Amino acid sequence: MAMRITPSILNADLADIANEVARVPSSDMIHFDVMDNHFVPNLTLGLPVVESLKKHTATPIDVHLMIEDADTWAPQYAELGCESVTFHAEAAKAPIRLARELRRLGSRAAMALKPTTPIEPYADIITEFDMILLMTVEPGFGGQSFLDSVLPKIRRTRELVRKTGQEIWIQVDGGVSVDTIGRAAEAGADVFVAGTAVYRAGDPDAMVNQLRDLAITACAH
Ligand SMILES: O=C(CO)[C@@H](O)[C@H](O)COP(=O)(O)O
Ligand SMILES: [Fe+2]
Repeated sequence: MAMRITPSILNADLADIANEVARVPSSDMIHFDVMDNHFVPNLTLGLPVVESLKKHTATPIDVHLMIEDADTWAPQYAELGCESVTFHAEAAKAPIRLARELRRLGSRAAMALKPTTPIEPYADIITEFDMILLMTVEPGFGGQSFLDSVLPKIRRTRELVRKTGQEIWIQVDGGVSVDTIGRAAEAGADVFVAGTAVYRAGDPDAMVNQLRDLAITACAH
């Protein structure tokens, strides 16, 4: 199974995003956290910044929308050419219609679940998605501790994905580091967001490669 690393720019120098992205050329995608101060108690960046960043990087952009009105806003990120657009199950009014709209616009469609939101109610619709994001912290802030309580849900989601026979990525986001990535990979995750671990490292690009190697090793066991 391929293992993908997507650094979160939330922990980078937000006044210098294009250069911060250029510091991690080994990344498979760049994770862009959009927060609206309603769905989560924090406010970050939005469409105009993504639009500008797109002109500075060829690395695929993995947008994580932590916003209330996902049905209205998510398609606009796909229209900008974002390769992957993730909305929260807790925020979307019509997740199936929204996923189909994102795919129609040429983006990968992804749905995120907070740590205490179960996967089982979505079991019959996971084939509508290219990726399921299982939050391993409460969304809203970088630098929090990885929640081991999410590991059983990662295992259950991997089993559901296996039964579909389709390639649906399982992403984890929050507290992913050299100490925790192995547990997440062993449980079945294959896409790893890392903010603090990458951007607080002395050599962020070396950290991207180290994290990927650790995930590959853990998955092989
Ligand atoms: O979506 C979020 C937080 O809500 C994440 O993408 C964080 O930005 C990841 O940061 P670390 O936990 O890796 O520091
Ligand atoms: Fe995120």
